[in-house]
Amino acid sequence: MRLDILLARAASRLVEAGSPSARLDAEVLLCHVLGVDRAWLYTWGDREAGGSDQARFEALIAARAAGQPVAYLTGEREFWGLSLLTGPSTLIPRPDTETLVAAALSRMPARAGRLLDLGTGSGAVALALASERPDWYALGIDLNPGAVALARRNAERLGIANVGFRVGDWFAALDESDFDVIVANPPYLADDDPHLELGDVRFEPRGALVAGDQGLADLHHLVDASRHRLVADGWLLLEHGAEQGAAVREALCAKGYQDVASEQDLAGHERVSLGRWAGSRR
Ligand SMILES: C[S@@+](CC[C@H](N)C(=O)[O-])C[C@H]1O[C@@H](n2cnc3c(N)ncnc32)[C@H](O)[C@@H]1O
Repeated sequence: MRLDILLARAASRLVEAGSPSARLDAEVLLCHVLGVDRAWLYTWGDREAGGSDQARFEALIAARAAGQPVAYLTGEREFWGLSLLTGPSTLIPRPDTETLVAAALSRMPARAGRLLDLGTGSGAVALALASERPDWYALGIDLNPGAVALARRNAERLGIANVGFRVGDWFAALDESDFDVIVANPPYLADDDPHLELGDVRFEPRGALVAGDQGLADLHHLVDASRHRLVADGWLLLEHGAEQGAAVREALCAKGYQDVASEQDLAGHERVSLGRWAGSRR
């Protein structure tokens, strides 16, 4: 069958299945099967698909129609211009999290330093920052050994050497050293959050998404414990839900952080809150 016809049929099947981005999903999956980019597909749509390519593509469309995330089907997702391996042990990196990367970059001093990425998942944030600042060292920590294995593969595949990954429960796996910047995109959904039943989120690990105390438990813990791991004038930056900015700012102020503020994502939601640890009153 011609590629453009195959694509149109697949897109309409995904529309029927309720996919919000049916045409794009079909294009991404066909590109994945053929090993080409979307520009190639637009140029050569009148070519015939090989029998085995067509069968593979149709199997992926069936999985997508059943709700499987495109990033798990292709095994890849782009984040901060980096192509990252993804898998069911990790959260799929989100564009919103680029707000955290941009906010951290603008606060990393010009001199070399050390960065800690807590709950690193696929390594997205640590790798983005390490790629931008080769003079810094970034350490990513995650409780999930599958996530840490994937983050290590991502670093190797991208050739990013100024980064390391470790399995651990937040700060428990660390030695005594301090960090100039700590970033985290921790679990922040309440366990009854309706988003857990929608779209890709249904397939992502609950341990990456859900925290107690209406989603604030891990955020509160990181605000408190990071004080013991930051150098004087070091920064803590936390991603959180669109409605959690005020609560995170309040927690940062209550624990004695300075210059507390929030930054918005592209949709205009408060997405990252941050504070500077002046180095006293632990
Ligand atoms: C929202 S995901 C963020 C993943 C990645 N940083 C990103 O932005 O794409 C949260 C991550 O925190 C990890 N996590 C949850 N509890 C943890 C804990 N107690 N210690 C370390 N990591 C934890 C999860 O395994 C998950 O990878």
